[in-house]
Amino acid sequence: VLKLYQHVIRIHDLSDLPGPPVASYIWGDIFNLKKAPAGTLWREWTKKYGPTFIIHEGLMKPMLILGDAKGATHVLNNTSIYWKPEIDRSILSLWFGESMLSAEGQIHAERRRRLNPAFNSQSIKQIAPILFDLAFRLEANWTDRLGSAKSVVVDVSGALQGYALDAVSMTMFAHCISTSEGPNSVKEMFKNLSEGPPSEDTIVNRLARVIVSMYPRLLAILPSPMKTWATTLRAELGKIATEVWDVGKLNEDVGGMDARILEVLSQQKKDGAKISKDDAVAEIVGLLFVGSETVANVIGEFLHELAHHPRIQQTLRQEFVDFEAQHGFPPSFNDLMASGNERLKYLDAVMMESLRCKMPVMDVQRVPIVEDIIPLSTPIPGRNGNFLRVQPGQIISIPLRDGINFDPRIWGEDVEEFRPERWLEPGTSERGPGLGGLLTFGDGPKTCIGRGFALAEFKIVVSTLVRNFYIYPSEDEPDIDFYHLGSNAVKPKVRGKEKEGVKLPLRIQRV
Ligand code: HEM
Repeated sequence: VLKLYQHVIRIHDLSDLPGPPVASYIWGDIFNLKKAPAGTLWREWTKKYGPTFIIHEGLMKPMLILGDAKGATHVLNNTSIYWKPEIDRSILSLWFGESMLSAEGQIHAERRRRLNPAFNSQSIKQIAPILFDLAFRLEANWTDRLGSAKSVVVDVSGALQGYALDAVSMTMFAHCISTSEGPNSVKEMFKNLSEGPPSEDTIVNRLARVIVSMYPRLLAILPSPMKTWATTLRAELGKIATEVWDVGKLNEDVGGMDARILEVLSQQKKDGAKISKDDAVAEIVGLLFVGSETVANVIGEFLHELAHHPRIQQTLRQEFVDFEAQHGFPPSFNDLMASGNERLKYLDAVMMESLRCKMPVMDVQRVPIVEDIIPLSTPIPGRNGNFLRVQPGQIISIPLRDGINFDPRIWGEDVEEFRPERWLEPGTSERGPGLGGLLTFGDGPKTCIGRGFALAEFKIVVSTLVRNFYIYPSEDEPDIDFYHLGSNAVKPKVRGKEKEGVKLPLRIQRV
């Protein structure tokens, strides 16, 4: 009864906000939104209703879409008022165990403080040789695939997913995941979790989702393939962590790999902090998950964009050629990462434009735990004042991919165009909150801890691949759509072959 009462109050409170007519009184708009490729429905709604509007979850539960930059910054920075929704926290702790990803308040701050040293700039510099080795391995693999052929089609998405998983596992806990094989292997469990179960859109599945979103605690009781995969994954990673953690292999030579997470946690344990192996495993699984999906997808989509924009591809390649002609060697880690680097400024520009347009996370969600007033930069039509009052429990979605990063008020009328040159024009960095005016890495105390790591991976992989390969669309499968899948990441599927799952075929040819 209490839930129903809160439900009605929230509908009443926000009922005058603009928004699309609800698609179904039972299922709301969420199921349609999930089915629509990125760049379609969400952007259409923003164009029609402005940055702040209402859509509905199942049983008419209102969801506030907050694409207003000032409002989003307020929500993301006030972590004592705004928490992740209970359903998200339940899923995260069920999948990974109690980690930084599912924690709030003091516990979150404490867990984050523990992990910070593994992601500072010295750590990233220390692990950079491993990232280069992995990029060279990818290059060698593509060269093998080419054999004596002039060009060949490769699934870029699968290759990058493998790269990104190894990048986190080999640098953070000294283990190479891509060599694990078999139906219960770590690699397989990750693939299952990130793509989700085959999407059967049945009434039973929809009903289960609506009920679970109202009563997240049911998740612990109800059977689900995601839960089984996550349990297997935790058990497998537990075995690996035991080897390095309990058996004390941290200081041994681990085949050119590093164990930054295990090192920083075990050091803190020695200094008296209460950290168990299970804590370490939970942090590792969570990091592997959020740290690999995101990077693999943003680089994959960027290569897809290069395939369709030969001019951008050639300009970027020429920058590397000029660099090498001037220095006699390709860019090192320091060259790639130097800020304001005049000699590699187009690389910086394509990276920022990819982070703007190819954002792999659709949205971040929060719920106020007490009543609050959100300040807005753009007033809502028909309402007085530049603010919005929200009740405790109101789901707020901050749309990143198709929201703030695509707002013409911030980015100008050519916002839909992939145009790296906009980053070479003056004033870009003053456009809004976050890195370069983007909310791609979030904002506030929960902003992405792996941002530096992700930027290093992007530059290392892109410089290695673009220097060595021409990239073209695949003539047989030219149309790729990007969908918001089970794990909240945006992933590619071939148009007309969606049932074949995540795939990004591109043609490569040796330079
Ligand atoms: C292009 C790549 C990436 C993007 C776009 C991205 C995006 C984000 C965003 C938007 C958030 C904030 C979520 C929220 O506020 O609810 C976040 C948090 C996080 N990211 Fe990333 N991320 C990327 C790469 C990485 C990498 C490489 C790692 C680690 C190896 C990582 C680890 C994390 C962690 C642990 C959090 C949670 C931080 C916290 O709760 O304090 N991410 N990321």
